Amino acid sequence: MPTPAAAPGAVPAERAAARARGLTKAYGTGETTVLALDAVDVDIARGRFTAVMGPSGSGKSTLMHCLAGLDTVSAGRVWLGGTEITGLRDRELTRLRRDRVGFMFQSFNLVPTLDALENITLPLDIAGRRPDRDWLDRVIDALGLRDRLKHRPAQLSGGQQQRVACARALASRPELIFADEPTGNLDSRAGLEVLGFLRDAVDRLGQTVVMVTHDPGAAAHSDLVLFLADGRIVDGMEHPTAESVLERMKRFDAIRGAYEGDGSAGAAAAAGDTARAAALPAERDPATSADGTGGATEEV
Ligand SMILES: Nc1ncnc2c1ncn2[C@@H]1O[C@H](COP(=O)(O)OP(=O)(O)OP(=O)(O)O)[C@@H](O)[C@H]1O
Repeated sequence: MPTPAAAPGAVPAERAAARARGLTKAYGTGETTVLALDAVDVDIARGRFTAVMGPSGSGKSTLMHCLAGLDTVSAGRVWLGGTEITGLRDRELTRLRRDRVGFMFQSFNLVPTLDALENITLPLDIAGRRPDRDWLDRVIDALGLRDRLKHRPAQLSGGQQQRVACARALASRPELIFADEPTGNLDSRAGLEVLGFLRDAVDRLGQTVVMVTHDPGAAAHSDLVLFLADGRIVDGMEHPTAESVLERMKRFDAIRGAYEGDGSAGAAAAAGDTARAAALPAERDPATSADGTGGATEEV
């Protein structure tokens, strides 16, 4: 049983699809050190849709990368299911990721020379695994891709490409799907569709999804929103709505404004970011993020 002081969303270890204790990540050394994650304790409950939100630079992508074993940690421990991944060798980590984790990124990362079906089964092919045909059929039908399987990415709309990326993430029936701004490159309708599919993946297919987003409307599709600020999980919200998430995000903006002086360019930009995110649920311009990274993680 979680104690009152437990982290938001805390669950017993056996119900956690991923878990971290004291997770700390520092980039750089000496004066240029950035503490991206500051002793984070987090539990990702199995069979739930968890959203991770927070101001630009708060550590959302870093948290996702460390939980997924895409990045090393500076201190602390991380588990995927019952397996501790901190301390695993590269090869073991690669195999574990390949077998047990699905990924969706803002840029769809499809291979242009392969058709949709080949893209969907690519991770399985690389792993030398045979797809479970029944499962694959369910995923393809759930995502409405049946009549697009022979199309190459260039012959698909952005929304269809993201649906292919979603099917690829689901194809191996992973224990956990990590989605980093999966609607970031889509118009609002296509974005809503993808969020609906992620929701269905949890409700109908029993999957576990963790999604990093800037968009309160997107976070409203989740079961639990974890709020990050300055590398720490500072709050959690069950049964979120776009309005309640937006209100919570505004409080970050207010705090930031107080630190930087009311009416400062930083405060105005931060408030503008959130307001814009709420107004345009699925359209996020990477150029508007304060550090200019736009949460883009294509390089991983
Ligand atoms: N490879 C890196 N080298 C140095 N600093 C980094 C690196 N990656 C991230 N950081 C820094 O770590 C902090 C957290 O970054 P992170 O990308 O996790 O934040 P985020 O909340 O995902 O931001 P955004 O919403 O803008 O995508 C930021 O200060 C960022 O500049």
